Amino acid sequence: MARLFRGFGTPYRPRLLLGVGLRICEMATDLVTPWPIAAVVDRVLGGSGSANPLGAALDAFGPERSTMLATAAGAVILLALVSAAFDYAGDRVMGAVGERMSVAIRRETFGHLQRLPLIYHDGQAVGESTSRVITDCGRIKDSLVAFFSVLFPGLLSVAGYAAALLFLDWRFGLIGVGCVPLILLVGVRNRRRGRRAARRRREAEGQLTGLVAEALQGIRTIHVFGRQELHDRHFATGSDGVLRAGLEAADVQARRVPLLESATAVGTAALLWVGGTGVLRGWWSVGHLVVALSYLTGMVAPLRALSKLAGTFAQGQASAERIATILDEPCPLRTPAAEPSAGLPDRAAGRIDFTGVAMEYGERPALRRLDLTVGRGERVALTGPNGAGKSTALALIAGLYRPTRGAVRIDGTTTAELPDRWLRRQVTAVLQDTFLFAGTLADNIRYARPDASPAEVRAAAEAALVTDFADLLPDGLDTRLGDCGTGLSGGQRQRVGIARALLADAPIVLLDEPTSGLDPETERCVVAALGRLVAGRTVVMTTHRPALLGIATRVVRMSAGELSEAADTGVVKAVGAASTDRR
Ligand SMILES: Nc1ncnc2c1ncn2[C@@H]1O[C@H](COP(=O)(O)OP(=O)(O)OP(=O)(O)O)[C@@H](O)[C@H]1O
Repeated sequence: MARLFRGFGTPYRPRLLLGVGLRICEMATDLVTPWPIAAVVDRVLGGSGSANPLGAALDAFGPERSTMLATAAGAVILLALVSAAFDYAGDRVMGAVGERMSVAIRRETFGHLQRLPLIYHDGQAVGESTSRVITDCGRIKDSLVAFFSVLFPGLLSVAGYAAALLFLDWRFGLIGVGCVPLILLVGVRNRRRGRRAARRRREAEGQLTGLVAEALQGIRTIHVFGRQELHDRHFATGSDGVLRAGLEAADVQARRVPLLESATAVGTAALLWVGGTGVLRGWWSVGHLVVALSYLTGMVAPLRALSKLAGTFAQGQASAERIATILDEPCPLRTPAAEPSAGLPDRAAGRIDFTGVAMEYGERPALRRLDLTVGRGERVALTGPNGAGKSTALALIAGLYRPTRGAVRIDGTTTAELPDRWLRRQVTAVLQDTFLFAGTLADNIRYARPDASPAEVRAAAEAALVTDFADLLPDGLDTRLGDCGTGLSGGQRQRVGIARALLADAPIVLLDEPTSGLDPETERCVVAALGRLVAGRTVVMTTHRPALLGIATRVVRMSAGELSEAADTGVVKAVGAASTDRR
């Protein structure tokens, strides 16, 4: 938490100083507030003229008791208004710093998260990551706002009132200062337990969000199989975890308040006893005792408020730990070396070499040893059984994963050495399921190149045969799609994906089963669109569909993570040591 404060708080230092200044002004006003009451008690009701810092001011309108009473009442109102104004301004400044810092933390977390390598995301549930960005950052925000609006002013008040009590009389001061460790002890005693409960609660909540996200992503499957009750049960188990942790946190919180009340009562009783004795012995006036009691109340009030916020801080701490696990993940895209592309041509020639490539997802081998060369302008189809490693080979060309052994080279340079931005401009892909975002059809095509003109978007849409169906819609390419691009058929989505890839205009095109699941008529249409995409580019595709194999110039069969000796679909193989064939 302290690390997040330091890192994200630096830009707000001037505002924080302003906030501190406003809080000190408020504190000073609050310290003066009990003195008009003391004047009424001593001078108006008691008739004595004990020392009072506001004495001269209260006498200004006349020495009569009724006038002094009215002046004191007016002074109380005035001081309350001034204190409220400083309180408002201080809250605005400090609260705003908390809000701004939490927005910066959330933006940084989201930005970092979406740049983390795919291997990280493979091991994370989408709902769990969502929960960190939304809920954990929200909890950190609550803590930051509470820190700046309650904790900091509270501590300032404690220090201010304790100093004022000491100044008033050392005996009052000792009683006041003696209360602080007593009250803090109550907070510290339960701190560790509170933190542990908060940590468990956040983990349980994160898992619950993961369950909801997974169920909603698979809602069609749930409906098809009618398995709502199964997911109800999973959810109930997850909810029980949240409940258990929540009950523990509530118990920790509930214990704090009575202990705190007792500590406060001890302090007040001591002050009353010592103060009353002092008044009876003539050490000080009743007005002074009133002021001292008012200072003591002012001193313990923020401590009580703070102890009630202990739960908020414990949750903020637990959330900060969860956010730190994201921010601490090394992100290759953010290393300076990832950016410059000096010395590289604007457009790659398009030759691809796999040399002794092995790839493991964690412990699981996906590629054992792949040696393959794809020449510039070649169109190679990878075929083979499920799990042979075809999609993994494509992902390595795109630089989405790093090989565990060996190297993938583009025009002779390994993908590990190529700057990510440069690589993105050289490689584009059409996947089995084209993911579309909420927005218009045109927005989704332009996703490949945000600076493309409307004419370029239209040209790509025409070449990919998107206009065949889009022009029949009332808004054409400006037709809005729902969340995740709902509203299009499978074939239509693939054609939008092809238009996107056309607009990207990369020299290397990857096709990962782009026609699987399409009916023959739709497939013909998508293959026709793909024919325009692949022209003049280096293409590596995975497919079993004869229609798509028809646009390949070479077919390579893979099995168990390496090239296989067997020929596929009658197409022959060879190319050096690799078992491949030219058509
Ligand atoms: N993200 C991943 N995390 C863990 N293992 C993975 C991941 N992706 C693939 N694998 C594993 O790697 C192996 C190769 O998978 P890959 O998807 O490359 O095969 P494929 O030949 O494309 O299969 P298919 O024809 O079924 O698409 C499989 O055993 C698979 O379980």
